[in-house]
Amino acid sequence: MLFAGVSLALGPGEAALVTGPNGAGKSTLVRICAGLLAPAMGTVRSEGRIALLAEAHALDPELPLARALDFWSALDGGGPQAVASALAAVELAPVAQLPVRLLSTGQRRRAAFARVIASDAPIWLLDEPANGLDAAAIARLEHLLAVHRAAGGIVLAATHLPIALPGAVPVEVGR
Ligand SMILES: Nc1ncnc2c1ncn2[C@@H]1O[C@H](COP(=O)(O)OP(=O)(O)OP(=O)(O)O)[C@@H](O)[C@H]1O
Repeated sequence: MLFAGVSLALGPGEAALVTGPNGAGKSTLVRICAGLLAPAMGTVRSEGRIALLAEAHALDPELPLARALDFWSALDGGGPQAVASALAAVELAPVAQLPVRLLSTGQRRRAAFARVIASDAPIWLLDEPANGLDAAAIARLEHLLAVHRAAGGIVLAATHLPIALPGAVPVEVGR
């Protein structure tokens, strides 16, 4: 048993912050919310499209960043314009033509986040969104989360690093 008794509901503009020690089940909870894992007990219901930021960035390492993002954007119906503005939002426009494999750790994390932004999905499920980010990038992430919520989006973030998510429902697993 990883955790029990987790119960929450998030509406437009709301957020949840999942915390807990290594191995407590934060990623597991995110994966359950995304529908990738079935809970042993209980149910998850959602209305609206979901964008998942998982540990893997899910971008083709050999493709230039913009084209790797285009792959997902084409599926989501966003197109190149959505990719361009997502890259600008995470300040990766200067490396848009660089193969994904050459990106730094923090740039790769921001690239994965750009995929979430470009998806235009109202529900963001974020597993360790601040991993590998420097202080300026964390501040930008916090700003982008606030903008998403202000537009009626929902955020559920699992993190062991402190990130500002004002008014978020605290969800502590594994204690
Ligand atoms: N298929 C599996 N079978 C058994 N145990 C598993 C399986 N998958 C994951 N676990 C265990 O479940 C626990 C929860 O893992 P999870 O990745 O959700 O933790 P976490 O809180 O995200 O940890 P971290 O902070 O290290 O990222 C871990 O102890 C892990 O070893």
